[in-house]
Amino acid sequence: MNQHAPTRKTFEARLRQIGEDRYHDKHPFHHLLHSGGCTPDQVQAWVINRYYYQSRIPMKDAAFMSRVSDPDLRRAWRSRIEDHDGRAPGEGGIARWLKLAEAVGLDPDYVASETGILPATRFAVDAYVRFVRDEPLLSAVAASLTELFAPKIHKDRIAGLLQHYDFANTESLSYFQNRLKEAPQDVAFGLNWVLDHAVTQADQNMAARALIFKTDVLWAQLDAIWLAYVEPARIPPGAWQPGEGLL
Ligand SMILES: O=C(O)c1cc(C(=O)O)c2c(n1)C(=O)C(=O)c1cc(C(=O)O)[nH]c1-2
Repeated sequence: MNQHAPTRKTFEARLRQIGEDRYHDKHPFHHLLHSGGCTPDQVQAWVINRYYYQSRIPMKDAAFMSRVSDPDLRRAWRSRIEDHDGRAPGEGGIARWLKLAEAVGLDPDYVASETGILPATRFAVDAYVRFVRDEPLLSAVAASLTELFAPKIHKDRIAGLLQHYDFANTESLSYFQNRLKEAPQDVAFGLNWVLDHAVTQADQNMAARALIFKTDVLWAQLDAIWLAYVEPARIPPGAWQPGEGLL
């Protein structure tokens, strides 16, 4: 049997196809949000739940770095933590997300308290952090490659929110504007690293499976929001109720 892995180019195309087929830009909740169809409650539910994802990203990057023995790889990775945490209080992606929370009428302290996060959001996000902590480094880096597809959704989101919602302006959307600058350099590094290290067919399969897992993590979060707050609007016990945590 021929054990030669397909070329770099074919493998990259395989990874990109996973985004074409499964990235969460195709989820109906994003269509609703970006086209102005969300109620203020639904926007707030999204901001509250998505905060949990944002808050765990630097934790998963710290978990990743704790496993890396190569100083070059750690040096390349560490800016991801600073992108989210900033270098001082009030800076960085998490602070920018809380500005968005405020703009949509939520008390940022309430959002940061992580009260009312949907159980399925928690399960999905925690699974991502554990995956990055426990799986081979190649899988951990490959899972971050959904960011290959993020700039397009961030651009669509900025345009859609600006067009349809009063809360949207340069300040409230600064999180997404900043990601447009940060994500491309992270993902260019991550993609090259995966292409360099996925040498065998088995490696390539493992990396592709990791990327699929990550698309599932993202999709599951939006399914959770849809079921709780859109249709059938069945809010699980303990989860955020519209009207809670307002400014
Ligand atoms: O708005 C989005 O659709 C979106 C998606 C993703 C992603 O694809 O995982 C990330 C982000 N945003 C993001 O802002 C971000 O900082 C980020 C970090 C990571 C990661 O896996 O390390 N993904 C994402």
